[in-house]
Amino acid sequence: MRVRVEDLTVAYNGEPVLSGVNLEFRGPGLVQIIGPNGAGKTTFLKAILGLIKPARGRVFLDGFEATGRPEMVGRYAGYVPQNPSAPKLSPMTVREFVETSLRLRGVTRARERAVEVLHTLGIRGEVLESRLWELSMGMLQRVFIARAIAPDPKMLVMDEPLASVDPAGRMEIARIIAGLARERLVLMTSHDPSLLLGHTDIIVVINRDLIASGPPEEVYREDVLRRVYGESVARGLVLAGEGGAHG
Ligand SMILES: Nc1ncnc2c1ncn2[C@@H]1O[C@H](COP(=O)(O)OP(=O)(O)OP(=O)(O)O)[C@@H](O)[C@H]1O
Repeated sequence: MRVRVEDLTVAYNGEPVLSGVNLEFRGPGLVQIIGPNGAGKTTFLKAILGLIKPARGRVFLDGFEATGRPEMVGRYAGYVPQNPSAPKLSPMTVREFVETSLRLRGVTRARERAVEVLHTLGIRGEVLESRLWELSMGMLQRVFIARAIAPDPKMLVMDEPLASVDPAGRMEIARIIAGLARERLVLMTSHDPSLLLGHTDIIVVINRDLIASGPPEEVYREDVLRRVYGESVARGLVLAGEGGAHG
């Protein structure tokens, strides 16, 4: 799987949020996109997913133009949005949630496939028939990952999958992400890349512009991170990374 972004420029109400970003990723592997609040990380993911039409520039998936074409991107990518939440009154069970999304895609044996993919993420037994609103944030995040990978996409795009999850849940989700990235291209945003640093192929640092991109050993360094986070935060991130890189 290959993603190529050329001169990507996105503006909201005429105000540029991303300017002239050029990048290329190849999967399988894990790409972590980092940058401070408001840097444009979510915007970048949404532009790749065709959910935002850029003011300028193009997105190619395996050589095919996908700019602003979510229906085409849907064939390549599964998406886990930031802070997935269960609609408060949704009567759907975990199994139905994944199954329904497969049925909408015309997948046959949707029920069996839903149960199978939920099993691979450690969700089985009674939890399959729990209502979405009964789940912890960590479990809900896993269910959304299951829904995203159920059609077996070549690419998985996740917006801050480790946020809002307690430390034990975060370790579990990090382990799942590392496994998924062995088989497909995984793009994720993060405020704390340390937990998955040892499994990360490419770190992208953005702050409205592309600041740096490359393997962690080239990019996840104090001199690079200082340019967007300031000195003390950059040092803290690198130290945390040294702790997490072997995890
Ligand atoms: N639909 C929108 N309309 C107008 N402005 C928007 C819209 N979506 C995002 N923005 C603005 O664009 C900028 C980048 O937002 P974005 O959500 O991409 O950043 P981010 O790096 O993901 O931030 P965070 O780390 O806080 O999630 C922010 O200033 C945000 O307020």
